[in-house]
Amino acid sequence: MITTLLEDLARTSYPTIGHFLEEGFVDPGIGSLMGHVPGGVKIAGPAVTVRIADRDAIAMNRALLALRPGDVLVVDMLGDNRHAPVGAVTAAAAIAQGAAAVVVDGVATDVRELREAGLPVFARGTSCLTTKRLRGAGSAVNVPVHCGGVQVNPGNIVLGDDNGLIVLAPEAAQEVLPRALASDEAEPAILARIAAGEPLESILAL
Ligand SMILES: O=C([O-])CC(=O)C(=O)O
Ligand SMILES: [Mg+2]
Repeated sequence: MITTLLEDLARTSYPTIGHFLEEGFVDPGIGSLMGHVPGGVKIAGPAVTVRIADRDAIAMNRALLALRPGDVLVVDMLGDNRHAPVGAVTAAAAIAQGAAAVVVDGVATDVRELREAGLPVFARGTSCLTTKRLRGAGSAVNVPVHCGGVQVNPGNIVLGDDNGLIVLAPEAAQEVLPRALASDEAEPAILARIAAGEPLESILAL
């Protein structure tokens, strides 16, 4: 059921979802770090969440152990945009668990290795300063977190591409899906009419 929903969502153009909803859109300061990828970056998966307090790298390790194939790891750094919790080693472990992507409300590191590894990582930027092998009292795995102004509950669906990220409850994703697919289906005809030189007055809503 969830697999079919994810596959169907991945067939939509994610910006089309933005025609229909106002909630769930992650701050555009968080974007793909993958650079130019042929065909672009596109991910869809259920969220595993981690809240990281006080530069705590141990919490990230616990979150990595909670990942199952297809999951998207969503990391809330509680506003810390200096310490990177994700880099070459973290990405390799996430890939070993079969993760679909990592999203950080914060920064990441080892950007060249991340690109080589091919796991889509979304973040606010990069840093050489990383988290440390210590425990933060406020860290927690699979709790509701905040990512780019959006509350993310474990199991919420995370959609991401080169345009940005959307987080939806499965029910909300299911509801918007037919409208997004229908809109995507209608768009080529509109583009063809514009390309054919038809007067815009007859095409655009005024
Ligand atoms: O240790 C960290 O905080 C991040 C890192 O460099 C890695 O995952 O390789
Ligand atoms: Mg590293």
